[in-house]
Amino acid sequence: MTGPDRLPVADARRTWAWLRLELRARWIGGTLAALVGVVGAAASVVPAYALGNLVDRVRENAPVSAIVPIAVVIVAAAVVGGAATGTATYLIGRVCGHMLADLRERTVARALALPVTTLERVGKGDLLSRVSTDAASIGKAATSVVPTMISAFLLGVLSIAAMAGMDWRLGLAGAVAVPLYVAALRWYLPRAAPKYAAERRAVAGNSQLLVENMQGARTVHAYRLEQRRLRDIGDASHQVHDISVSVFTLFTRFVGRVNRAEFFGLAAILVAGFLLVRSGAATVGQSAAAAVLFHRLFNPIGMLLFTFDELQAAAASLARLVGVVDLAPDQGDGPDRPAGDADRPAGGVAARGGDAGCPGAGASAPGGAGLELSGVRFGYDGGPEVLHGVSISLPAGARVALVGSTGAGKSTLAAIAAGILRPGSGTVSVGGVALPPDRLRAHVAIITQEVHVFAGPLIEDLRLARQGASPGEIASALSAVGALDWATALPDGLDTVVGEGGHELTTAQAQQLALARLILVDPAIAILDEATAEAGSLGARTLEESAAAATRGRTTLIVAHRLTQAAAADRVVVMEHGRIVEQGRHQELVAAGGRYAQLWRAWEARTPTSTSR
Ligand SMILES: Nc1ncnc2c1ncn2[C@@H]1O[C@H](COP(=O)(O)OP(=O)(O)OP(=O)(O)O)[C@@H](O)[C@H]1O
Repeated sequence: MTGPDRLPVADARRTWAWLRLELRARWIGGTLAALVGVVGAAASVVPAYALGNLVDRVRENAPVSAIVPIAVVIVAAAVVGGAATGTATYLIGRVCGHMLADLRERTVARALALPVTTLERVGKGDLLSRVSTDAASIGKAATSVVPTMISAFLLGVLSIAAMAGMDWRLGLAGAVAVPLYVAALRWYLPRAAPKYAAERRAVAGNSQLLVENMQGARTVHAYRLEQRRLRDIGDASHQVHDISVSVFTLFTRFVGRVNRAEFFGLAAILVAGFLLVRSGAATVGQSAAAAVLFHRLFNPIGMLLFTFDELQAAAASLARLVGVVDLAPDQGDGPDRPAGDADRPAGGVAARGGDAGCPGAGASAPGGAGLELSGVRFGYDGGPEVLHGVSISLPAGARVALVGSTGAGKSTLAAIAAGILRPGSGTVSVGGVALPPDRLRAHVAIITQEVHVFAGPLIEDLRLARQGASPGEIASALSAVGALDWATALPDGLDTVVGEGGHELTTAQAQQLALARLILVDPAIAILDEATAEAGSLGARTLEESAAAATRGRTTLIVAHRLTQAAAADRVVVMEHGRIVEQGRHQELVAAGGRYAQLWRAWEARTPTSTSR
């Protein structure tokens, strides 16, 4: 279904199955659109009929007044046809638009729930291009290409049926063109796709070259590279030109084949009409009507053929979106939340020690706030194992610091404890009940170093943690972590727009915001992964105080890079190479003279003032 470094793409069968299911779910809208479309197409056929009738009346020397009812019919058919075709286009667009909106929502929801390691493996570019470029391509097809094609298709079928209704041989003559149209399309499509792709690549390459040279203009001048770079740009532009000309040539040849099909179809109708009139099997008016009906199809069939490649592109995009939607929740090596969201438990508020607000809470609801990891093993993405059967127990309300060298496995263990990664084997229990990652996240909140500030008013960022939190609750959370002063001093106070494109917060402020969110979420268990490591030493001390306030009364696991945090913890767990090598109280471990004592001495030597704590 997919390469190792890409999200899956659904195959054609699965994509069709999805489409059928969606259409079935919207069968009322779809049927209505089809019925109105048939009325529109039928009304478009009527004027040709009426014209044929007129020809026969003229040949019968009918009085001039005979034209009146025919004119009335033509005008009425034009009005009904126009209204029905417009309505059908709207209805088809609406059904397709709703299907697309639904698909886009589900893709984004699924994408947000993708395992962190999957996202890291495939890169965000693949995902972004699916929810943006692919969705746009389907959107265009859904609102303009598909309605046009359906109208053209209905008109084609009804016109041939109308010809056959006059005389089956006229219908057959008109149908002569169908295999020629199909042959033209089958000739064109496989040749066009690689040419369009090459054109897009060449245009992108040329733009890249232009941008590079403009950005690097100084270097180009400094090394007197102007002539060489101009030559390169000239070559790239020639390449684009050559490919564009070849694309246009191909298209012109395709148009020639379409014209040939039209010629043979029309010629067949005229010849058949001539013979039928001569033998008395059809009237001149009927033959003329058949020719007009066929000619009337030139435009719609042209549209149908010329937009076919857009439909193909949209189908390819649809397969890419369905591929994401189809991902099972637990597919990949961990569940359901992107790294940027890691500072917020899924599902919002989890009541302390219980499952309130946790969908799926049931008979096995944990009976306390103790956290226990037992025999946890883990390796990233089929790579070597980085945790080798780690067991660690945090009694309810305990404050445990995890320390160790870079790469020891601390962050990995923290992510497993928080339900962000699924252990390869072993269990994570809360209150004595082993929980799967999705249920674990209702009890455990983690703050990582990469705190994401959501774009929008600051107060709304905080309300993401607790929907409907009152201004008082928000102010109190901010105050607890020491952020109220700077937050209220922002240009618009708590309504100041922060995040991308808004007021930029410092790293420490963003960390405090995450800690305030933690208070609002009020989880039983909190995990801080380097939450205070980023800031300078003064800021770090303030953040440590904020973190202590936010985690007060909670079972807390701190991945501690600043060993002052370890010194203040109830217990210190030392990890090396994916194993726990030591654990105990700070003083005991320092006295024992083992790995922790080494780390502590190194820390003291680096930051002598910090030992005062
Ligand atoms: N996303 C990843 N993909 C593959 N390997 C990873 C990934 N993240 C971490 N690792 C590897 O897993 C091992 C443990 O890393 P981890 O980040 O858990 O250690 P750490 O003790 O938290 O280190 P640090 O203190 O530097 O954050 C390391 O060998 C690391 O290279």
